[in-house]
Amino acid sequence: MGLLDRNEKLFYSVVRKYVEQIMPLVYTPVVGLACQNFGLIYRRPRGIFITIHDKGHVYEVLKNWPETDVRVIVVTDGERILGLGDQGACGMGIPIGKLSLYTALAGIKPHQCLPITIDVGTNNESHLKDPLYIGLRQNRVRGQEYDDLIEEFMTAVVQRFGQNTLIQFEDFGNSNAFRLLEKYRNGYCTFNDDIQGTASVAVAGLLATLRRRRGEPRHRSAVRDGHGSGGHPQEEARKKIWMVDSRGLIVKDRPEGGVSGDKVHYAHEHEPIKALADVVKTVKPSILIGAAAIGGAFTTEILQEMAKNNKRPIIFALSNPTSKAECTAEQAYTATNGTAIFASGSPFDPVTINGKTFHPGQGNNSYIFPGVGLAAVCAGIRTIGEDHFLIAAEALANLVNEEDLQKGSIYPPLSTITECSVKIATKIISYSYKKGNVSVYPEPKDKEEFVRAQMYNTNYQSALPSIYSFPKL
Ligand SMILES: O=C([O-])CC(=O)C(=O)O
Ligand SMILES: [Mg+2]
Repeated sequence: MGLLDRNEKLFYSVVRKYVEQIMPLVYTPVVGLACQNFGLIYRRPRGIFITIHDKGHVYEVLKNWPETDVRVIVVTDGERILGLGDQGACGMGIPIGKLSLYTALAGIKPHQCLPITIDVGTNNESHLKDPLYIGLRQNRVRGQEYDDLIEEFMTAVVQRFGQNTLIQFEDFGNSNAFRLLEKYRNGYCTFNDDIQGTASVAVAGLLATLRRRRGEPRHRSAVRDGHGSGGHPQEEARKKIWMVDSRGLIVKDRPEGGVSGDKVHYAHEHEPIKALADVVKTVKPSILIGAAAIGGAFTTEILQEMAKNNKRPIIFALSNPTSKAECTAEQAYTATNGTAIFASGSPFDPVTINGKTFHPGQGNNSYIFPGVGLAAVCAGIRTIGEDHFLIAAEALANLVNEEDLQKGSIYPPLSTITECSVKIATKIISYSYKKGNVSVYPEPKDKEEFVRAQMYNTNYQSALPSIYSFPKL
């Protein structure tokens, strides 16, 4: 961050050039640690903090931001920072990290990015007691007062920066995240990265996996083919998905606590089962996806059971940071004797068993949101829907080549992630022009060239004296 303060362009140039080495620092897992210690390591302000006491003045607060051409906002209220829970105002590390990736991985210009934290208090006792805590020392405000603040924020953003400003919701608590997405998705250019971005990267991984398991041609899209074609009506598809939450398997008439929200669509006629290991034994799934931030939830017993029931068990340990991963890459490959197709939200090093080296893919929404945002900014997309995330997933899956699959990875290499963003953005833009859901006209002929022309250029190496030449890390 010191380098970013001193020389912005060099910072982004370094991140882009050394994505694999630097991404774990500005992003998961180190960003999680940075949030937990944010008060201690805080040097210079970055982004805007809006507190519950700013109610009635949110527009004025936004007016204080010196840049007028803001195109992407990442906003958090700090309630669910990665899998680390409530970090209050210290959650600011996340919008800062996400927006660094927007610039490094999708070429959104730094001055067009604005990190925002909405501080309504925290229920994290250790932060509240910490003399270095940077946020409001009070418990979280909820209910009408909270909703009013968010509503005022959304309106103020549009008033200040325009209707096309992308507002990305990040790391809100579950109940607010789903509610706010429903409330704003059709009226604003907005999406929830944890719900939609993460789903998209998981779908991309599954599409690539299908190719690997069945040797199908590259362009086949299982999810899309099922859509509306009558092959797999939604009900049939839902029956194949079994979900487990903190109270166990999601079943109809569950005695303990029932089933809330969207989970009802996945409630099966089945007797309740409490433990995940028993669910895996009974249901015998071919794919196991973890996204509940319970580190180590995929035990050796569970992984072995997956291997017993499947030639190629698919294991996604998506929770972040590394300490919250459901299992490590090594555990997944070891317990399944190298048969697992494994991906994780946070990075893991390659693993060698019996002389064979496996390269786990990073199933993280960072493969998706930069490209989606780039499309939104370039074409002035009005609203962002599930269709955009499905297109992003398909585009990403199609970028996985045979070599990646052979190495055990179901995502393209991190070193190509900027190219992935360009391809995803191009696909989304083409689709959006067809739907007329854009505000930039005339329609560009060559969409990819149109995207590339708008991207921030970090390549000033030729103008640099040789002391700036990049060493091999
Ligand atoms: O930040 C990440 O690495 C992915 C993400 O959105 C989360 O875990 O909340
Ligand atoms: Mg997140």
